[in-house]
Amino acid sequence: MLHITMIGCGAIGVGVLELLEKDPQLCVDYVIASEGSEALVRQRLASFKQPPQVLTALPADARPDLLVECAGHRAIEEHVLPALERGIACLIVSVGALSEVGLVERLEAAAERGHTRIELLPGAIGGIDALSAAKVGGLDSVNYTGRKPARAWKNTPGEQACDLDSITEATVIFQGSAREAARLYPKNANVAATLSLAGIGLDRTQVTLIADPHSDENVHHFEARGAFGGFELSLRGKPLLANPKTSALTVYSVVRALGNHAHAISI
Ligand SMILES: NC(=O)C1=CN([C@@H]2O[C@H](COP(=O)(O)OP(=O)(O)OC[C@H]3O[C@@H](n4cnc5c(N)ncnc54)[C@H](O)[C@@H]3O)[C@@H](O)[C@H]2O)C=CC1
Ligand SMILES: O=C([O-])CC(=O)C(=O)O
Repeated sequence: MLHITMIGCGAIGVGVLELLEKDPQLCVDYVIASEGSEALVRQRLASFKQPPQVLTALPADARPDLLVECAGHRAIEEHVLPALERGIACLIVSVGALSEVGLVERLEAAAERGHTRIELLPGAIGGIDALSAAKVGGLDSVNYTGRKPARAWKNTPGEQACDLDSITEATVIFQGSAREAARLYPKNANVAATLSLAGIGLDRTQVTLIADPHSDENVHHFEARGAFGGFELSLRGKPLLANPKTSALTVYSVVRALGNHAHAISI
């Protein structure tokens, strides 16, 4: 059995825990919540048969097989870097955080010192295997468009780009590099950052973000060209009820990755 610690227990975390209840090879022993939210998280987990222990930091003597981050950018600094130093392998879902200058290098250095590894999860997007394989032969361009329901852009700079409550047609709210997208839209730019890290980097990956009042889906579309040829992928993700910014596929991506660590065959 694989012993897991989960950082964050919001829309993704709860969805993952629900699915993991069915897998006897995976056990989440600890959930690390942010300071002051422990009671709320325990309440969220009240209906679970064997709820994990809710803490605000990993105990000094805990040695989980894996730590999975489902929390947000701050949690990378707070929990992932120290865990790597302690030799704990980490899976990261808030990949957009890695657009902060120097963070990739710090994660690499911490993992090397701890003799362990970091895995960046594909989350809401697919085709990362093909894109990073294509990179080996050389990529010329990667263009990404993220289209979400207007409400998914609430509390983002999208509110300054248009009136999200009254637009009647799909409206471009951002065009630029993936680096700029990740800076301005940290909670919505994980896909752009993931594509960049697998492909041609944050400065050369071109991003368009669209608020669509007629859509109920988070649509991720990208086109890649290079020595391998070309491919494009369109993924129409259903948002999670608990958080419309997040696609349900992200939950399944975490469950798949954890299963791949525990099961005899990984795919
Ligand atoms: N790679 C991808 O494709 C995707 C990545 N994400 C990222 O996943 C993260 C979580 O998403 P959701 O579950 O939808 O968000 P959410 O807001 O529903 O839940 C996040 C939970 O983490 C907790 N949290 C925040 N900072 C923390 C910290 N430092 N330590 C412990 N707990 C902390 C919050 O209190 C909250 O309960 C977000 O950062 C989001 O950007 C989301 C969707 C797709
Ligand atoms: O669709 C999602 O779940 C999240 C998303 O767009 C992103 O963070 O890039």
